[in-house]
Amino acid sequence: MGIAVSVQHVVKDFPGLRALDGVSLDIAEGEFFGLLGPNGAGKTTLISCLAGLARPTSGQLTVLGRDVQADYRATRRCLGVVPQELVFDPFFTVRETLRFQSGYYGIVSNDDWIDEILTQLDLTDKADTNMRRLSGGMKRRVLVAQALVHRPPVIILDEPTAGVDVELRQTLWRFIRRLNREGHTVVLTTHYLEEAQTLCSRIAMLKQGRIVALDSTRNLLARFAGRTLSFRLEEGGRLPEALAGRAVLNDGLWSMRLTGIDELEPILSGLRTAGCRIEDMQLTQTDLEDVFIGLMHEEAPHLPESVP
Ligand SMILES: Nc1ncnc2c1ncn2[C@@H]1O[C@H](COP(=O)(O)OP(=O)(O)OP(=O)(O)O)[C@@H](O)[C@H]1O
Repeated sequence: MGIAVSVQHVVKDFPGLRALDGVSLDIAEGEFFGLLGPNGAGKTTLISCLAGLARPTSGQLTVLGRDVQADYRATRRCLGVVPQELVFDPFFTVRETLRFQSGYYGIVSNDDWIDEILTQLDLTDKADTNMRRLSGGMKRRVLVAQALVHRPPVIILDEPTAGVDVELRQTLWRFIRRLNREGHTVVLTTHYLEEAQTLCSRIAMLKQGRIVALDSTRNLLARFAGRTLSFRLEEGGRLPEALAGRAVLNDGLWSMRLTGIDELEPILSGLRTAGCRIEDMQLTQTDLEDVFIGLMHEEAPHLPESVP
């Protein structure tokens, strides 16, 4: 497998702010890769540098072996970028928009593929509708369609499901998964961690412009493996001293991280002995959200460069 995307020591400065602080990562061809991080972490800046829309202050980015700066046109052809913002020419229909986009890549007769994309994204009955008459969710579908007209080997989606309904999310993921099975590399940023957990085989977590984790989804989950015990005590119940130190109270709900199930019984018996009665209780498995929260509260460790 070759390298689809390579980012080496990339720094991006804006006046008074370092948005990317030495980011290095490689994404293999055919991977479904997740780029996660809180608001302002630098995800969109990294995507803009990859798409050649922003020039890094230093460092190198390549797509399928080609330098993004030196070989701008060739790398743009390899990429299909679905941006976060909805920007369209309102005067054209959906089909016209997709035909123009094909023309931009020098593709003359693309109607079969355009029809296929429209079908896959449930847009067929909107093909002749003017862009300005579409709902926000429909416009987002067109944005995805636009990014795919030239069958790019590398697809980059910057929060494609922000604020869209469940139906579109499912339609979109069905299609993107199919393209990934067919060999397209997919890079996804999302705030929906369960989405990243289900779709991505490997994940980079960014914080303040630096990578704080870069590993397979499975390893990230294993690193924070364990369960969380949450419970609510009956009114007036006070947590015994021995347990209070390791529990967090949020809106009347106590939470404790357990490293193994054998920790459960001593906790319950501690509560019984202290005369606490449990009103409600839940035991949940670690998910990506726990990993994310855990990492965002940790100091950024120095990471070795990782190879996919
Ligand atoms: N053109 C710009 N000029 C100045 N600062 C910028 C510019 N673009 C982004 N920034 C800043 O760079 C930092 C990273 O922003 P970026 O949009 O890359 O974050 P993000 O991880 O994509 O966030 P979000 O999840 O909110 O989309 C932020 O502090 C942002 O304010």
